Amino acid sequence: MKTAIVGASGYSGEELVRLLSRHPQVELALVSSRSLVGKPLVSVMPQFRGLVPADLVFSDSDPATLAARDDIDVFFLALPHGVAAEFAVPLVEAGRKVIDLSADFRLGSTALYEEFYGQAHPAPALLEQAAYVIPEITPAGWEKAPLIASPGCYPTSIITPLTPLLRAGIVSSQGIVVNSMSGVSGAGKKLAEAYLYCERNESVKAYGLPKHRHLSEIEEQLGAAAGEPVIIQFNPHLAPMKRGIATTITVPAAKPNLAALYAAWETAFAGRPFIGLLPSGTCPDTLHVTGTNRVDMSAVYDERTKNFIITSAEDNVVKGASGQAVQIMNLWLGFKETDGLL
Ligand SMILES: NC(=O)C1=CN([C@@H]2O[C@H](COP(=O)(O)OP(=O)(O)OC[C@H]3O[C@@H](n4cnc5c(N)ncnc54)[C@H](OP(=O)(O)O)[C@@H]3O)[C@@H](O)[C@H]2O)C=CC1
Ligand SMILES: CC(=O)N[C@@H](CCC(=O)OP(=O)(O)O)C(=O)O
Repeated sequence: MKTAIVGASGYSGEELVRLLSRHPQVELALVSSRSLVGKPLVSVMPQFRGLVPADLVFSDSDPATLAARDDIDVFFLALPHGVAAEFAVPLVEAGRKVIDLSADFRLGSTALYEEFYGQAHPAPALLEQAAYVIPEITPAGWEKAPLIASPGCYPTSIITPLTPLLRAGIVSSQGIVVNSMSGVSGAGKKLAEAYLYCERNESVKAYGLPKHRHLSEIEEQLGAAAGEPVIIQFNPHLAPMKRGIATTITVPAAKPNLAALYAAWETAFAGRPFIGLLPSGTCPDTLHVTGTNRVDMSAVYDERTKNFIITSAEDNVVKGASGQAVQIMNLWLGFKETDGLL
């Protein structure tokens, strides 16, 4: 089974190289990048010497040329939103399986995309055929879709713990407040003053208030879980670390019973290899999930405020992006869920 990474020079593309080069079932057959075209992968990313063929060279990113590669079964798109759709359309038309890491196919309507991403949806017909998949949450049936939208980094850390609790009626669907802190790699590999070492080291700040674009995806998914519209307060922060997301969710209890909350998680996540349920009072730590495909979570109940406080941690580039995309591929193609991820 051959795979390709489109946009392999970026942070999530490079992480896909790491995961796919060690994967027991697939071969990494193509990596593309406009800026690195013609260069051997190992000359730019020497950490992969011996793991990928020495003659694997970055190819140009031309959608039509890539779509003509009928020897490749699965294409991972690690491209900016808007651009990803330009590749997805010809690839799906050519019958390739596509896993898109961008936001282009995550939302249920073009209107929502336009509202949050500030541009008309680039491929409305394909949006209708796409499936949004968090493997631990999404009901079976998604496997029939020709294109899978891999979720956003913040949304994974929020939707994963909350969905089973909303479905079980343990937490209220109203009055949810979420604070998240992200490592700087979440912003992608861009040259911008805001992301320079001297600007970010030893400093934390909120940004994107009050309407970060991930709200679209989070509220849509939580609304489906709750069976009614959900509006949350989402406060993202940039933290001085390369990777990791730490999320704290404050949510009014519908059933103020911590044991029932943990029971709902245990039922929903039984047998799932990438969920870490920590005991109440032990808050997840980004350092403990760095490089893993896990999302760790725990909860406490506050008698004073009648809120549950749920905390989660993940690696934004792994469970929040490339690891989750490989997990999706594994399930889609009938491999072991953990292949290449442990
Ligand atoms: N970083 C993260 O934590 C997460 C990222 N995502 C999403 O994944 C996608 C990739 O993110 P990330 O890896 O961080 O981004 P980067 O900015 O690090 O990388 C973007 C990649 O896209 C390529 N690219 C950029 N513009 C174009 C274009 N016009 N045509 C073709 N290729 C292009 C770049 O390569 P080159 O310029 O060499 O062609 C590069 O390989 C984004 O949609 C992002 O939102 C999702 C979850 C988490
Ligand atoms: C730290 C940081 O900047 N994080 C990014 C994460 C969003 C992202 O990757 O966005 P899409 O996947 O929705 O395109 C941000 O806040 O925009």
